[in-house]
Amino acid sequence: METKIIDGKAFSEKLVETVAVEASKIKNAIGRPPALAVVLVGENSASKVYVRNKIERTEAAGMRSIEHRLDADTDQATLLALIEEMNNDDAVDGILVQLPLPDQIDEDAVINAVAPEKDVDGFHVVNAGLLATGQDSLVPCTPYGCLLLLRDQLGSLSGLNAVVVGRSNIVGKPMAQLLLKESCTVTIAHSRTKDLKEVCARADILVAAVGRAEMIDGDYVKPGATVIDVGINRVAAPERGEGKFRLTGDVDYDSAAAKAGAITPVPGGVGPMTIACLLRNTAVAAARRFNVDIADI
Ligand SMILES: Nc1nc(=O)c2c([nH]1)NC[C@@H]1CN(c3ccc(C(=O)N[C@@H](CCC(=O)O)C(=O)O)cc3)C=[N+]21
Repeated sequence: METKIIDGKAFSEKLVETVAVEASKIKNAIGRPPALAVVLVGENSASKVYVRNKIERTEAAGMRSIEHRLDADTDQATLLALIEEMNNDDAVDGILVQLPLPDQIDEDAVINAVAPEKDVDGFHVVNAGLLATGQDSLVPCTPYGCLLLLRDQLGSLSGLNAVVVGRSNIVGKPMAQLLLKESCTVTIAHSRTKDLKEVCARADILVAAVGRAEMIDGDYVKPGATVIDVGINRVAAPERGEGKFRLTGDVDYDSAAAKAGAITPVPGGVGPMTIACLLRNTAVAAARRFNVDIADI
């Protein structure tokens, strides 16, 4: 059987178009487009790609993009003061503080300082709790993007065995909550899981979010399974020349694709969906704050 390569880039472009339609409804209702603020503390190469793509896409969706760049040695009080200012600024609908933060800053304190209704990452304890109890919340972008791809690929997910490898607050845990809500039988596996290969090889849906380049190979994949690769790792690519890098996932693509029914590539899979869902969340946050009726997106 032919393996379907799930085109997250194409799907994300359609989603951004849908978001743009809703963003223009919001603009008509409140007199300005939805606005998304991103805070960067220090520089790292992964964030550069992310922020560049985010700015481009936000504008493509007809929304306003705001960037705050702070020095790597910024103290926590300064960052919290900026967040407070944006919480109180009616012209800001979504706030994203890029992670990881430098060591002098307590990440949980920062995440929980963002007003939950502007928390477009969905990381605030209130949004995590709302998701876990099945109430309306802002849902973390990467897991939501994965869910949209899975629904598009499989239709109903009800009753399927889903294994999420990785237990982070950013991906693993919210991904498991979303799959549970779809009536999957969900296992959260991680680096200490006994017989990880066998556990994974029972999965109809396998989500890899371990943060280890190409760890999940074909031996972990049940024939015909749908494999979602959340990893984005930069690895050396000497075949491209000295000092060159390439992006690769947590899945060993060739061996996994040989067994999977469908699989997301890296790049061009989950990554672009994350950004599209960030825009989606910004539109949803703006609509909820100002009571504008928009379509379910
Ligand atoms: N608070 C917070 N929220 C985040 O969502 C967050 C974060 N911090 N810190 C950094 C990571 C990283 N991240 C990416 C999202 C999309 C691509 C993406 O679009 N990748 C393209 C590759 C693009 C290219 O190579 O040009 C792809 O996979 O096809 C990459 C990385 C979000 N993050």
